[in-house]
Amino acid sequence: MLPVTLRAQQCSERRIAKRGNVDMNESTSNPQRVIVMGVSGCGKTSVGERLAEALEGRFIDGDTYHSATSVAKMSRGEPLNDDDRAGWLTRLSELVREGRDNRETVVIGCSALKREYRDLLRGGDDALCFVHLAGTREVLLERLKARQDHFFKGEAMLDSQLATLESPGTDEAVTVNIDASLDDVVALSVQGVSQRTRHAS
Ligand SMILES: Nc1ncnc2c1ncn2[C@@H]1O[C@H](COP(=O)(O)OP(=O)(O)OP(=O)(O)O)[C@@H](O)[C@H]1O
Ligand SMILES: O=C(O)[C@H](O)[C@@H](O)[C@H](O)[C@H](O)CO
Repeated sequence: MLPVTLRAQQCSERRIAKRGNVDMNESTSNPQRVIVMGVSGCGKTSVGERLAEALEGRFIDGDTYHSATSVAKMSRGEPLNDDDRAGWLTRLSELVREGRDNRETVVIGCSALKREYRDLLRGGDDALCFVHLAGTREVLLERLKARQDHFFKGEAMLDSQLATLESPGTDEAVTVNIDASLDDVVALSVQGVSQRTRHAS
């Protein structure tokens, strides 16, 4: 049996294998809260799940916290507005806070389109790290069209989200271009989060 301190140290070392052509040998020793953000179809769920795995944390799909009214609205192809998103963002910021208080690594997929939404989420943890998955309308539409069985409907909703999006600058987020393989997008996200965490500490 290893001494407790040594076991704890080993647990906190996150060794990540090389994936695609990006070296993922990053190690992060502190639990952290991460939001994977961007418009519909950018890959929040696909990338978020893999990022959480790489950081040895838990993934939460923010979409599962929308109210039934919001889901029904989106199913009819109607975009959400600030009022529709307010309660949802508050709930997600509570999950961020719980993760911080429990010293847990939590990765949440959430569109977080406006700065004021991100401010609300940061209320749960001022060290909250955002990874913005950014892509052209063309790539996004291609991905949405290829996807089945999802409540998101139509180009109009994508256009509304693109119009609403206030792209975060480097002060707020790590931005990763989604026009690459999933492996590479995940690897760049891991690298971005690790670098940001190192700079913040
Ligand atoms: N880098 C990638 N290369 C190819 N396909 C991808 C990539 N990333 C995601 N996809 C695919 O694109 C589609 C959209 O991804 P995903 O559902 O993860 O997006 P999302 O941001 O969670 O969407 P939403 O906000 O609408 O729930 C999925 O079918 C997914 O498999
Ligand atoms: O802020 C929003 O308008 C919503 O979060 C959307 O991004 C949905 O979750 C997504 O469109 C589902 O596909």
